[in-house]
Amino acid sequence: MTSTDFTAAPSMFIPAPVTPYQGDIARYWDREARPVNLRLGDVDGLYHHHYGIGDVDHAALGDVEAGDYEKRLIAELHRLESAQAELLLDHLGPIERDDTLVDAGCGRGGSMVMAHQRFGCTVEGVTLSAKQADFANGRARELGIEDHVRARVCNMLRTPFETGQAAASWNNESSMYVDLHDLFAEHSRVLAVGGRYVTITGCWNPRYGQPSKWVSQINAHFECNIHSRREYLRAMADNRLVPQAVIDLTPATLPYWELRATSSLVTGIEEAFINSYKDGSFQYLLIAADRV
Ligand SMILES: C[S@@+](CC[C@H](N)C(=O)[O-])C[C@H]1O[C@@H](n2cnc3c(N)ncnc32)[C@H](O)[C@@H]1O
Ligand SMILES: CC(C)=CCC/C(C)=C/COP(=O)(O)OP(=O)(O)O
Ligand SMILES: [Mg+2]
Repeated sequence: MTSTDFTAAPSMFIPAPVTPYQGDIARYWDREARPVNLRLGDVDGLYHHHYGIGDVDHAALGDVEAGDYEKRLIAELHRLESAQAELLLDHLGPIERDDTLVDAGCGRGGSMVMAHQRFGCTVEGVTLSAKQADFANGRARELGIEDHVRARVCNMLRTPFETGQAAASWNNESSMYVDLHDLFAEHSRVLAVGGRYVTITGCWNPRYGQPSKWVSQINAHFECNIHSRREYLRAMADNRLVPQAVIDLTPATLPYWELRATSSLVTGIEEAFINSYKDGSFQYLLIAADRV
């Protein structure tokens, strides 16, 4: 497969971003075309904007001197990123074919496609970026699943979904762009009572004291605002979301970063992730919560 340009396909509707900051974020993702994302997505057509988890398969990687090593390295990084999305889906609970799931901050839609392929259900995604929404909808059309997988240009804090419509919803590395109280209020509204919310996110560790210089560097790199672990738990408690699992994925994501740091696709942010995970100032966390 090759990277596909879906700019010809119009997104469903394009409302103006609500704040100047959201306008910046929309532009950021409209312009994003990093090889570390597109070349990994080209491996099997699942395009992710999140990081990987799990041990590196050194047998699959093979000899560094081999001619096809770079290709194998890209496939391995992509496998680890898809494993991350599989873990998120594992925590959604039992999902039926006639259920609707909401992907808040859906990027190019890789997780949405995986969710539909696993559960056969409808998946509604929102992103601020028209380019991303068009890309995700183009992929859904290519796969013939456009009647079940749809991305819209929309603010995740004010979605068009009906109250109680979703059996489950998630944020996969997209909650660092919004106020958590506003975010969880919207998930809580959209989720059915008994529904499941899952996030995988990077958060700063209150035990470190304040965001470290590495965390500040990650914020500047992505124009985001990483929250603390405490802030997640408080904002959930304030919005009828009761955590059922809190999993520290930091040890599981380090092999991905250490492998990525050796590749030709480095972006310059690898050192900040590795150092902040190692000095304990930053954690990669999965939180699964029930809407009560
Ligand atoms: C790092 S990407 C993650 C994409 C996707 N969840 C994945 O795992 O591939 C962050 C995403 O959050 C979206 N985003 C940030 N702020 C948003 C907002 N207020 N409303 C909707 N989407 C937002 C961006 O447009 C982008 O698609
Ligand atoms: C865990 C944290 C703090 C994530 C910040 C949000 C973010 C930009 C995720 C990865 O996107 P990407 O896949 O586009 O980034 P990259 O180009 O670095 O792979
Ligand atoms: Mg990436």
